[in-house]
Amino acid sequence: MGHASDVDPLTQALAPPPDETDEQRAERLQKEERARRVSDEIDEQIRQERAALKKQKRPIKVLLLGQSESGKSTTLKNFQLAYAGQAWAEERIAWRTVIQLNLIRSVVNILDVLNQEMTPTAGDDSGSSDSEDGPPARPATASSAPTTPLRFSEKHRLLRLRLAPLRSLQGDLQMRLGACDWPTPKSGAESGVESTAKARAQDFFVWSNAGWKAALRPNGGRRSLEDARGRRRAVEDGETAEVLASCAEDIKTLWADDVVQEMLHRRRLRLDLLPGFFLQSGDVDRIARRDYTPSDDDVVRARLRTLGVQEHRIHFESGPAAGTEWCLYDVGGSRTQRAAWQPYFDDCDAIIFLAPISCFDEKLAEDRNVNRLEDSFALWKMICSNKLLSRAQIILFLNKCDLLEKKLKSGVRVRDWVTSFGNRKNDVQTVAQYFAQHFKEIAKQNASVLRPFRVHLTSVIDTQATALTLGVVGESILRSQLRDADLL
Ligand SMILES: Nc1nc2c(ncn2[C@@H]2O[C@H](COP(=O)(O)OP(=O)(O)OP(=O)(O)O)[C@@H](O)[C@H]2O)c(=O)[nH]1
Ligand SMILES: [Mg+2]
Repeated sequence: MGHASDVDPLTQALAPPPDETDEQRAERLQKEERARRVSDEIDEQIRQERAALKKQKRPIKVLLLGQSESGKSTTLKNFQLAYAGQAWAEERIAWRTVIQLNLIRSVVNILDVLNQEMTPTAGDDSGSSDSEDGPPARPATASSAPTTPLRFSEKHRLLRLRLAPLRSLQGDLQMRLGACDWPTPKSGAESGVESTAKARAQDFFVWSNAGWKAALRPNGGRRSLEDARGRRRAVEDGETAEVLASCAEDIKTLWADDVVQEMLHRRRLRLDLLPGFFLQSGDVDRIARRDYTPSDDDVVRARLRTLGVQEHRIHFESGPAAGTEWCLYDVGGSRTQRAAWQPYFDDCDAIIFLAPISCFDEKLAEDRNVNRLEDSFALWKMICSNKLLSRAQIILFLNKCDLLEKKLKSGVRVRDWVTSFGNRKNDVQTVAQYFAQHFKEIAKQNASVLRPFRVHLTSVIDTQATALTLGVVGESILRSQLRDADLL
């Protein structure tokens, strides 16, 4: 016989009564089983809640996808402007050099064409050249442009001469940004003159890891005005501002000149529809000031091509998502860049897909055999059908509606480029709805999972309207995020 201290009181309490009948035993076992199930369920619930909380703590991951020049980086800028005001304010000055460069590139592009026109070579028919494709072309009526020689004068010769310093300034600024020139486009469908002018007018890029923003902030990165590099930067900024200020009147004269406008018209070069166009009224006076500081609008209109994948963390300061942290990935959209997207699909919560719908009559800069709208459709299909993205919410921005309107008003007819459009009304509403329907069909036929079709008509350079859209989008992403985490 053992001592009392040898008996575990808990075991004693839980032990069945010594005189338990078979019936009582069965009932007891049943009760114990029920209790165990309840306990397991509580454990599982606690585990899930912990996982959900943990999940909620990790940033919400959003990928911005779409072809090059679709407006991904501009959408990101809108997120920063609306929800991360302080970081945006600190970054704004770094865009000054990019904007100055955008302006200078437009002017140099005009000077290039002017040079060719004023010094025609044998067999050069460029005075009335008329390419059949490519980014922003004049309406079809331009093909009947007169072939009378353009009347250049001493004024044009002087303008070329006085604006020549902008060429070397362009090179300097590109070097300072660590920029590379745009690679030669595939296919020779266009004449040399035309394609060179358009490709040059298009853009340049910096590597995403170049740290250019830090480098261009007066006190950015590890540099300060005190160190040698900082001082050199300040001198260079001063020289740039000086050259631009001294060229401002000539730039305005060049752009306002009727012969120059006629020349661009005959070339079917619509610089005003190209990204990074800063020759609108008031632009030159503002940007060429010695103390120029970019406005919010300037920054969203600036063009700097993205290379690689850039991660931007935004701690939402306001709105329905206030207090949450978001990780926005801005990717390069040109064809050679797209392979870099895939590794980010795995744990992505949402995708904002940008399709520029003004581009129905344009070709990809990197492959001039491919229509830009067709390319957007193909990309959209690839995204909708990707199984890795089956957890992700997908939101479609049919972007550049302002440019679509401008283009349609200037006489470009959708049916000339998209035959299935037929005799529908050639206005923004009808065209946007038609394209939206096509995206919807693609999503329906190719979706890897059933998900609602969420579409917004946008012009993301309009920061006020875009802030409203982002509010709606943000709330929807957040809700589905919490729903996934079972917190709603
Ligand atoms: N008018 C107009 N311009 C736009 C719109 N969206 C973007 N842009 C301009 O188009 C240019 C290209 O936009 P980005 O945001 O740089 O394009 P992206 O998709 O990031 O391009 P990549 O970096 O090459 O992949 C910029 O100069 C923008 O200001 C729009 O809705 N309307
Ligand atoms: Mg970009």
